[in-house]
Amino acid sequence: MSPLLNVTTHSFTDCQAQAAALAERIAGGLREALDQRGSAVLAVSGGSTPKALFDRLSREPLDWSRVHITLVDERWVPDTDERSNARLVKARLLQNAAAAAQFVPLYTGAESPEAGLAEANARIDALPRPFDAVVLGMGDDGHTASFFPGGDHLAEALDLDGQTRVLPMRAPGAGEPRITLSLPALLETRALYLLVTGATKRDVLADARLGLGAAQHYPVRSVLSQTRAPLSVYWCP
Ligand SMILES: O=C(O)[C@H](O)[C@@H](O)[C@H](O)[C@H](O)COP(=O)(O)O
Repeated sequence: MSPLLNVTTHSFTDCQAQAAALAERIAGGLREALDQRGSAVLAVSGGSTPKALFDRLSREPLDWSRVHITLVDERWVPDTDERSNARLVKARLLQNAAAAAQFVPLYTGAESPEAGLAEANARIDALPRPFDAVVLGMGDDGHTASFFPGGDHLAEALDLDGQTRVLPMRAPGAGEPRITLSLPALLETRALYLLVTGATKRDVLADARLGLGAAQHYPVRSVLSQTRAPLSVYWCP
């Protein structure tokens, strides 16, 4: 399949409908994994966009005790910090039925992502693969996961032949030091979703697809142009 033809877009008139549809689809994939393989792995992004999705997904009836939930990336802060993605997942996804899920955080308590890297890699390497669902977000600068423009490990993270599945990332637009799953690690999944909202991100995504001007350097292009995992884009106003 050629790049970009690997992308299906689902547009919704409101974001609650988007969250409900994606929650139902992810839950269906997790149930199938549990039926066929006895366990499932879901990797999610942080930020603000996934909150409505998490609220819906947390109520889906399935055997969450056999589901591993981990993060696509993390700000290198403890889960008591309001910037923590683990904090967001615990507050909004590990609730209701999904409270029984097995959460695998990326933050290890080490002084830096570089110091915690071996432990974080060990945690991710211990998970069944391929994952069953990966949920990405996107920033207005065209970053996804912690693939930020100008990131110190960006080239390594986007290397489809790279062997390291978790990498540190420091970048001008990233805020705190970050830790992120690499592109090949994120693409090793049965289902790949990109969740975006609003007109600005709609336009950023359109530019990224065209790859003209600055948009040719948007890191999200690496997800749009790959052919390893079919990508479903979910958009609402
Ligand atoms: O740690 C993070 O921030 C995320 O993993 C990141 O990749 C996020 O998906 C985008 O920055 C969009 O964030 P919003 O949903 O807040 O716009």
